[in-house]
Amino acid sequence: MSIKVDNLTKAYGSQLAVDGISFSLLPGEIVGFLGPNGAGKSTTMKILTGYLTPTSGSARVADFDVMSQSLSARRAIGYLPEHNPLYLDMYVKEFLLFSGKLYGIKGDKLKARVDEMVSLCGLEVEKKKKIGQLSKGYRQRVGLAQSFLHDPSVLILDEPTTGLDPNQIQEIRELIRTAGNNKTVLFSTHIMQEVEALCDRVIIINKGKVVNDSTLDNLRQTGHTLEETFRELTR
Ligand SMILES: Nc1ncnc2c1ncn2[C@@H]1O[C@H](COP(=O)(O)OP(=O)(O)OP(=O)(O)O)[C@@H](O)[C@H]1O
Repeated sequence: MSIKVDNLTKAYGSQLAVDGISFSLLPGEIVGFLGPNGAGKSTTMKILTGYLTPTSGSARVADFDVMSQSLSARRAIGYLPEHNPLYLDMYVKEFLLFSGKLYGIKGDKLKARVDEMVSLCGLEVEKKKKIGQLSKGYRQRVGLAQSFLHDPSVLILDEPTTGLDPNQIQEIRELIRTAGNNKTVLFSTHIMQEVEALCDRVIIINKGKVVNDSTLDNLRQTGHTLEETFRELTR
């Protein structure tokens, strides 16, 4: 399994944000992670990527336990957090070179990898700008380039297309499809068409619990659209 979550819970004080969820992703699967605002998607992703510790339960990424083998798990993960925090005063290439060094990539290999990511993510024309001067869509590309740099086997992308115009959404989607080829991808979104365009499978959570985990083919056979299913299960 590329991702395996077992009976995971996370409490913030008395609030159970994640309430005993279990799911797994096979290598190469692209899975949409849906749920209404506050359902627990980001919290789950933060646990998978080692930013938060769970209250109970376990999670494994690339067969590494995210708690006891955190470093190995994190090496296998490319993570785009919600709101995509970046160093706005850094130049695009400077930031990617800096990020690559943090991943332990060095010398000519680092330069080649950064150039490859600049090209893959369509950053060629903007690469000499400061990140703070970029549009939201281009900042998103920088965040994605950073998450792909160390060639991780698992991508965890928290709302990668939120706030982008329709053209940018299409381009970022294409990028996820290209870069996600042969990778396991778990991404959250509120855009149903995005899931239909990109995913093999969808996991819907509501109030911290998994309320649906099925392939899109199976969902279609129910005769309901994804949106209808979502609304029915998350009311
Ligand atoms: N640091 C925190 N302290 C206290 N409560 C938190 C914290 N982070 C998240 N929560 C709460 O946990 C619940 C789940 O939040 P989370 O961000 O995981 O939801 P989400 O599904 O990602 O939502 P959205 O779609 O709005 O991004 C929410 O009620 C939220 O207010």
